[in-house]
Amino acid sequence: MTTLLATIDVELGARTYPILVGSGLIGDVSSVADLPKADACAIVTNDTVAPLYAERLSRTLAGRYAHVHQVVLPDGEAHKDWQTLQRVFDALVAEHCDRRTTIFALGGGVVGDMAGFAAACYMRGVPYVQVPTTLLAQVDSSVGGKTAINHPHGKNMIGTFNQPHRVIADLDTLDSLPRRELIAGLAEVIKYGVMADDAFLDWIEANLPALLARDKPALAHAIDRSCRIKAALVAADEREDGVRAMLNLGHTFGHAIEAGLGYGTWLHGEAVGCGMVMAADLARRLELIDERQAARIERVVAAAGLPTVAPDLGFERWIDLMRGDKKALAGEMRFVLPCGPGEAMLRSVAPAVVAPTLERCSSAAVAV
Ligand SMILES: NC(=O)c1ccc[n+]([C@@H]2O[C@H](COP(=O)([O-])OP(=O)(O)OC[C@H]3O[C@@H](n4cnc5c(N)ncnc54)[C@H](O)[C@@H]3O)[C@@H](O)[C@H]2O)c1
Ligand SMILES: O=C(O)C(=O)C[C@@H](O)[C@H](O)[C@H](O)COP(=O)(O)O
Ligand SMILES: [Zn+2]
Repeated sequence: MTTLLATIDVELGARTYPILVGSGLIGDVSSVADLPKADACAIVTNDTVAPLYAERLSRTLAGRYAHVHQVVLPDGEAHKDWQTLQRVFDALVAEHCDRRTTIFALGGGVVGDMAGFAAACYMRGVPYVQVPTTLLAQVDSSVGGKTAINHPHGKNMIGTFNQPHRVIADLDTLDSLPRRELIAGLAEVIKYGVMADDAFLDWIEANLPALLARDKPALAHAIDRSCRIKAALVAADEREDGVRAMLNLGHTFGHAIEAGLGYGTWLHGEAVGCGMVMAADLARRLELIDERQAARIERVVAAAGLPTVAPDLGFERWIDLMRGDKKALAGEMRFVLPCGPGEAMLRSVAPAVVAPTLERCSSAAVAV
């Protein structure tokens, strides 16, 4: 049975698109009925998600497209690279996909970021639809049009802004998600509370047991509120010239952890969770927030089951990686820091100022 719980528009003028949130959506042809007309589509997915959901989506798409192709990539953050992207192009060319072929990104954020990037490049651009199957992808990565692959020295270094035609977030797919991945998704949910909505952070803290137990109404509310916050920021600042940067709370530290340990060692959400604790510590030292607020952020991150102490990358390596972050300007590191309940700001910080936070929040004893 299909239940459409919410439709949230990302308002971008002629490129406005809906985020559909509900149950049974990938098995229902009405989810895709009014997409641009085309003869063919291609599901881009990975070898974990394909056996779970590709056939169901394929059958649905067969009601709309004469040809439904599948491109199955190797799973993992370590494969968010040129070589794997090339496999998408090779498959599209081999299947004679034309300029109208619509790509369906079926999977988590890794598949979504790569398929969206491929859609921007193939024949200089084909339409694509995000079909996110992780909590993290449903609350964050499928929305807003950031697409990319990683560079060994920096996350998401090579990519485009390319908005999807639609996001189809089917809650049922979360039933099969490993618990570690569910927890990683909660990091980005907590992020929205910290940087944009203090009442939502209260709600998250109170509802963590329900979210961890995959209670559907709780998950639906978390996805709905997260997507509404993100959609508003993207509509206001699509290409991150201003307020959109607040979505990067915890990410300067987090991306350094991911690249520093090697992609896939820590999950993106784990690194962001720990990165938010580090951002809170730095903000407290800079007197942007008080002790109580910093402790509250750490408490919620810990209660979700996310790490709060980072591995010790070594001071020089931390600084080198964080200077390479996309927000850095003229070699100056910039961090998104909490600066009040439900508020955040972008701040340049010198290496000597961040040193005590690295000292307090990282440890050689952290298992990787
Ligand atoms: N574009 C953006 O705005 C944006 C935002 C946040 C994160 N990201 C990117 O997203 C990526 C992280 O995304 P993620 O956390 O979804 O990781 P992921 O894509 O690696 O998926 C996590 C794991 O869960 C598996 N999986 C996916 N759906 C499943 C399901 N329903 N059942 C069982 N297993 C399933 C995947 O195969 C994978 O092993 C990172 O690369 C990050 O940089 C992008
Ligand atoms: O959509 C955004 O804007 C975000 O910053 C969302 C982040 O959660 C996400 O991890 C994004 O991919 C990070 O962007 P980047 O520009 O720092 O690579
Ligand atoms: Zn993120």
